[in-house]
Amino acid sequence: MDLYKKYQNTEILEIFKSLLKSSETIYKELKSGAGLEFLNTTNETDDEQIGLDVFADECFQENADKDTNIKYILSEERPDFVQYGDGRYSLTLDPLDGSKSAIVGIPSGAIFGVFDEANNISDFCGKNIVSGGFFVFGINLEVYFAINNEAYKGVFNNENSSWNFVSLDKLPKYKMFAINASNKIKWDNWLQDFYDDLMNVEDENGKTYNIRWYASMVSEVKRLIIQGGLFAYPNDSRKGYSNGHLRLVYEAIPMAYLLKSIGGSSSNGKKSILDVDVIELHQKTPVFLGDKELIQRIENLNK
Ligand SMILES: O=P(O)(O)OC[C@H]1O[C@](O)(COP(=O)(O)O)[C@@H](O)[C@@H]1O
Ligand SMILES: [Mg+2]
Repeated sequence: MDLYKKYQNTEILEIFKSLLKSSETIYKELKSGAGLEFLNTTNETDDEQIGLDVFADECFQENADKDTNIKYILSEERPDFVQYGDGRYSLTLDPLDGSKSAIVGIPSGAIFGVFDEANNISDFCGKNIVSGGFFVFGINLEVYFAINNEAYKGVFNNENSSWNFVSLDKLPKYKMFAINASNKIKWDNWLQDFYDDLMNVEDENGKTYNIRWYASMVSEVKRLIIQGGLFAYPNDSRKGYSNGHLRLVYEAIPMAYLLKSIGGSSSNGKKSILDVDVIELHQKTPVFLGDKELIQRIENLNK
């Protein structure tokens, strides 16, 4: 598919091309084995940083500033947002998602969102997102994303340094559940019951749900897109986890937007992630992504 032709002369395409360029540089750096050591620094939400977190953040920001007329760039790794240009679009970034898993060789990646006419923090919400998705730095360099509610996958071809894009299929149905079940006794009761149900109640073929957890949201959501099921990072009773761990603007909203565009759904446990009010830049939220019926069941149970 000729994605460049389809979106030719659009600002969104310019932004997307700058993201592609950055991803190629970051992937190369990761493959060289560089940046996989802890730095003794933390970001705004107190996550320990590795060298590649900082490298990725700088790379995305430099290219977006140089190659586009982007208005604001918001990053999980930075305290504030800075005005770069005066275009109509702004960019949000989780420059390196799954960094701690990258250290042990699990595919990491980057999550991005493009927002239209966003001028205040509250404008970086589900209503204003026009493109969102994620890169995966795995065996190949890949991107899964949606523009104007149409979803695509791109794979980078190393031989000729070019990207090949195809449309994404609708979310398949499969009994797979990605959740860090080591926190189970700290979850709300309704979630513990829901989990037990998925694990123990057999369908007519004797099948129950299967668990996956890579501790890398991009890998988890890639699996979700290919195989179906559910991804969850809920709130729990650990100190600092009353709203889970994932960030609303940098991680949850772009993923929710992409899932919706392939027929899936999202929730914070009560309502769609795309309807949650954005109050703070680094706001956290419980996240449930995937099959529409499962998301509906979650919202019904969590009353
Ligand atoms: O170690 P935990 O608590 O299971 O958390 C893993 C989650 O944290 C994340 O790594 C997000 O944090 P980063 O953006 O700092 O990498 C997700 O990719 C993953 O789903
Ligand atoms: Mg992340």
